[in-house]
Amino acid sequence: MRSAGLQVTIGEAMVVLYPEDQRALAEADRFGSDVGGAEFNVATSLARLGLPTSWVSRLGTDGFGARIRRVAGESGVDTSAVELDPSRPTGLYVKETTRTAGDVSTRMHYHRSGSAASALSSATLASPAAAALLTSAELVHTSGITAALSPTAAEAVTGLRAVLGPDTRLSVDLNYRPQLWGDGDTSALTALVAQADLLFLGRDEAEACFGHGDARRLFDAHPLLDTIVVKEDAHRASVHRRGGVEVHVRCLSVDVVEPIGAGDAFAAGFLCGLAERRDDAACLRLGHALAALALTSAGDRPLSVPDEMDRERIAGASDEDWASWAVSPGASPWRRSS
Ligand SMILES: Nc1ncnc2c1ncn2[C@@H]1O[C@H](COP(=O)(O)OP(=O)(O)O)[C@@H](O)[C@H]1O
Ligand SMILES: O=C(O)C(=O)C[C@H](O)[C@H](O)COP(=O)(O)O
Repeated sequence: MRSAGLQVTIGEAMVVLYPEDQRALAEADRFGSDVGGAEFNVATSLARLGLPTSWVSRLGTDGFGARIRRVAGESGVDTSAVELDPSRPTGLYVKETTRTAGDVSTRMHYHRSGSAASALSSATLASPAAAALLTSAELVHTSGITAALSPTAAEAVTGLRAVLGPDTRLSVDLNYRPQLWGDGDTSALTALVAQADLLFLGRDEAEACFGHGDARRLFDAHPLLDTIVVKEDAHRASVHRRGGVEVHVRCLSVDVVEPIGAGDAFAAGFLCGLAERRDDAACLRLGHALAALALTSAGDRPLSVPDEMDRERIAGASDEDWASWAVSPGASPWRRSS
């Protein structure tokens, strides 16, 4: 396998709290805790998959910020371009999961306004450490969440293309969070998408954000885009290439514990496949496999990631094997003991 180039992600990380036993917040006395944030989740998964990965962001000098830096380091993520801000706190969010017959859904409660990461700006991206990464990266990944953090963060990511190297690809996960777009003006999100080479979106969020999730219309409206990855629903995802080639791969059968983080894990699996120069179907399979590992964890990130041998099995799975694979907590069907 050809060695992968540098992957860089840009965005906020927060500490996450979630009630033990998935109780409603009003009933919860005990909480589990993790670290999350869309682009941080992607960075830690990419690094654990063995790709050289850096994360660009801002953290408070509080204990939460120290914890996030520790988790980044343990995962193998380079934080040399993370700014520390003694005057602002590190963000926090709380997850509230509801189970009804056959369905699991989670509400997010954010405590992040005024956070250190919300002060992310063009100056953050222009610091010598960040500029060196952004000009040499093979791929830079960010999401609509970063564009929604504040006016300065929006300005930074809507000018992103100008600070990347000439061969650096820009990957954007739409991650449309209506909660974060108070006045409903999503022009910064549109400006970010307009710079992307590669766009990840969920069919439902694209319909809410653009009024449709039609790849051909998105290619027409965004001339730089060459690839759109559509998470259709809980059953299927597809890759659309400009020019009309489409590849579809069904999701794995998964015993879902908690859904938050599945999209980020999916993006990491897909990007790992791209970095390893795999074909579109293999990239989608890797995305589904990482998503399955996030879905079977109560935290936002997969508890484990497939090693290179497992990735070969996932990428090369026969349709019959793929259709028969089921993932539940602690059980990864592609891992053989022999
Ligand atoms: N019920 C499910 N069963 C199996 N895989 C799922 C399920 N729900 C989500 N996934 C996986 O997670 C990926 C992301 O799902 P999605 O709900 O779109 O996430 P997000 O809203 O976090 O972006 C899907 O493309 C798929 O790989
Ligand atoms: O919402 C935010 O701002 C966050 O960054 C918190 C979460 O870590 C991501 O939202 C997870 O995203 P999904 O993988 O799409 O479920």
